Amino acid sequence: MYVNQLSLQHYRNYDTLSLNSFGAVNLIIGRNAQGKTNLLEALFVLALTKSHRTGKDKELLSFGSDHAVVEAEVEKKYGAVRLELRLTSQGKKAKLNGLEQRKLSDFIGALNVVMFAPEDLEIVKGTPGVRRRFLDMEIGQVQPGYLYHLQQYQKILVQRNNLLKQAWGAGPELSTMLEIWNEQLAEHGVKIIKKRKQFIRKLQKWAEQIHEGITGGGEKLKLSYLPSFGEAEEEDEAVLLQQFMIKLSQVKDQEIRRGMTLCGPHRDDVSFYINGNEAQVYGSQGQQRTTALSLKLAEIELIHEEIGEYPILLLDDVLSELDPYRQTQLIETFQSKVQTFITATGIESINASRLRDASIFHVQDGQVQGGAKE
Ligand SMILES: Nc1ncnc2c1ncn2[C@@H]1O[C@H](COP(=O)(O)OP(=O)(O)OP(=O)(O)O)[C@@H](O)[C@H]1O
Repeated sequence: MYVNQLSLQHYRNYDTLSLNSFGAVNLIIGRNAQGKTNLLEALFVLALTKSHRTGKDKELLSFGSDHAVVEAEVEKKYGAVRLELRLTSQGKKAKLNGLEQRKLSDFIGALNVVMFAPEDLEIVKGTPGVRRRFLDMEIGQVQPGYLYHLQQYQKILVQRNNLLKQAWGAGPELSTMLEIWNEQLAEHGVKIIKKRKQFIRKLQKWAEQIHEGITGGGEKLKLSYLPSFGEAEEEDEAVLLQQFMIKLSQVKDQEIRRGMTLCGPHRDDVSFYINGNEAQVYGSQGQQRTTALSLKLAEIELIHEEIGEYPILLLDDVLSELDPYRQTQLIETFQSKVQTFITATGIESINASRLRDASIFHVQDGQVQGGAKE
């Protein structure tokens, strides 16, 4: 897919902006704090209806504004699609080709993006919550049904936790209530677990190959799903359901004591191994960064495999962090098949000579100039 045109209204430090001279590679150049990331973020928000760097939509509205609009025309295999997302402090509304979508999950996936930003290092280094968010965002993008189960699961989890908090010393009616919640929790929970395991299995195939390429064959990357019950390889829904119910009955007393749900996909994690050693514990900063990069590049191939089209790639401030060999590997990987948006503080910090058909945009204080091919 290919973004032909992008307009912003009252989005962060952009009052109004309309750009339409995008190329296959787009370099967004500017000093710090001028609005480069904001531009990539707007594309990310249009794809996923959420920012990659804040959970608070209000922060996306320009200071003093009560709404923001992001619009784009995206060329896809079967024709052009117009996307519009309107954000207000009360909520958001999405339109596809002028038609308002009843559910945001019907809108997510019209534009697919893969973003690689400095904070992605946290996927390897950070807490399990960061890795679960990574899985949820990426799976949700290609399988909107996943988001439905995730939302239902989260709602049930809150209610079940509330019940557990009041449960200490309660009578037999508690067990009946808990059993009802258990069934609902497990019903949606196993769908999430199954999709995550499938995603990890498919991502592994691409990530291993890409990581080997980036490291000149020196490193073997392995991904492993760490479930809070059962075997990592088990993907059969009926088996997972049974295991989940058994685990819930095993931890019941402990859950009542602690007032929280102790097993399920909200407690799962993923581990990354380089040549058999856990990257989070033993990996150098460079190895962890390369692992995150391999995962992101693998995602590009996975999305292509799932939907038959390449997503757009957003590289925020990361090219200059890579050594020239890794930069070249990265550029060669996306060049000619993936439309790419790259931010940098200066053109000299990136290996621009490797880039073909690049459009250059200069950003200063929420104003954008350029778009000429160089
Ligand atoms: N809601 C908002 N309304 C208006 N301006 C905002 C809002 N949120 C952030 N900004 C402004 O946007 C600018 C930061 O933009 P951005 O994060 O895109 O920087 P950048 O050009 O990517 O810089 P760097 O190279 O440092 O990463 C800051 O000047 C900040 O004050």
